Amino acid sequence: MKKNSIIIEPKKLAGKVNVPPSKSLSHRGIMCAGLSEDISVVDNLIYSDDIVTTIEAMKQFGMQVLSEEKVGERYRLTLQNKSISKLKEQNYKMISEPMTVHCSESGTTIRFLMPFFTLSSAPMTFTGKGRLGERPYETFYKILRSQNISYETTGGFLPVTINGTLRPDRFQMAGNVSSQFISGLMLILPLLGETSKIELTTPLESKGYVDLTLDTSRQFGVSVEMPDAQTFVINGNQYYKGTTYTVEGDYSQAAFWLVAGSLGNDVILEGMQKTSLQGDHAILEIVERLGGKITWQTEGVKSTESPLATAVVDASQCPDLVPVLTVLLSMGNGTSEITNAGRLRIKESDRLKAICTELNKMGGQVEELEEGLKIKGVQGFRGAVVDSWNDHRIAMALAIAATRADGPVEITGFEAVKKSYPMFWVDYEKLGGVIHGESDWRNL
Ligand SMILES: O=C(O)C1=C[C@@H](OP(=O)(O)O)[C@@H](O)[C@H](O)C1
Ligand SMILES: C=C(OP(=O)(O)O)C(=O)O
Repeated sequence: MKKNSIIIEPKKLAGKVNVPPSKSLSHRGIMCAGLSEDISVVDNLIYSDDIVTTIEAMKQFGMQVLSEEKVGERYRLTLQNKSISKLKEQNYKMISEPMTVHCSESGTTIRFLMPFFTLSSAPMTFTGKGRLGERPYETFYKILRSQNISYETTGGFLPVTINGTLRPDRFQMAGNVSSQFISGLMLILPLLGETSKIELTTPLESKGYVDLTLDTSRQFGVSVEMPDAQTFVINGNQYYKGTTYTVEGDYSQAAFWLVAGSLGNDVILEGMQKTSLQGDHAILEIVERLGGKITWQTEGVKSTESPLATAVVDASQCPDLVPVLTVLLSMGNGTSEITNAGRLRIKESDRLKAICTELNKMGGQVEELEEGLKIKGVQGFRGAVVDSWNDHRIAMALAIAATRADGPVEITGFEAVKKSYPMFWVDYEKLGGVIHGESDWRNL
């Protein structure tokens, strides 16, 4: 057994799990609070690597953490950014000293915050780890070039140093590369002195994430107009008002446990809202479309085992579901397909290649297509040694598949779950999962 691996024994799970707060909404709540000169409270946070990365970066941007309270396993932060009040008199230059912003492996942090930190009169350097250095930034660089803002990289994509000040503008950007650039601009532009427009040159994918950005900033008193589906009008001179923002449960994480339910595990999910703007809420509809059964009880939501049919699932609006959907569709009674999933290749791993390779080691019958996957149903999985590709969603998807394996599943790179769900293995054990190995999976 390798040092950085765990072994999962074949075993059905049963019990209740308190689903972590939405990572996407946590990022947004912290950022909006950190754009406000008022005091705000952001409640129901967990300290996953990505969220810690955003908190630290926002502190560099001037956000103060006035207090931190631990409520059970969750954190409540009281936040403020007094320097926002000086933005106008400083001619929209927040920062005057060179800085390096460490974005770790978080695409959301780097892509949202690049526009924030471009309100500066000094060079701003962005670094990252793992695959962050290979993920695309061209959508934002194009904007920098159009505003004559210089940027420089030493070879690869990161680190990059940006030198110049972002101005209100008519921004033309692709809607199908990453919605994160659109969201980042949408959050910062209301603080500038004039109206801006974002015009999408291609249809918007991951639209649910832009809706989350609009909804969160609206809760902080900021408005964005949408005259049509391709255009956002963002008035300047707006003001983020202080508020109390409680992060709702994460449908991207809930999806792992809901799929576990459809695979015959008896899991009740606590902490989920029945209606949600999260794009990955689509998991409920997908499970039902396959013939699965979802029930809302007073204790929480539950998905129960039933014979599963096949489906064609368009992933353009819910890319993060794909790894675990591949596990779900593998239990269908025929061939299913995931389409419009090309952007999966530019996440924490090439997720199409990663899930196809690893699930097939467990007896899956997954075929990699250029923009998606073809998945033949199988009766169950085999025990095997598999790898996370340093990708949290691959590690968690394989762990759910392990509940239907006929032998032990060894997962190397299991610690990748820290990025979004550090207590995933603890929850898995609480549900009766049997994990062993030399590594300390309980303290990530
Ligand atoms: O805005 C967000 O919170 C996110 C947007 C999505 O990225 P893309 O828009 O790049 O698909 C998603 O995959 C990511 O996990 C989180
Ligand atoms: C792609 C993800 O996150 P990010 O883009 O923020 O790194 C994810 O959580 O699956």
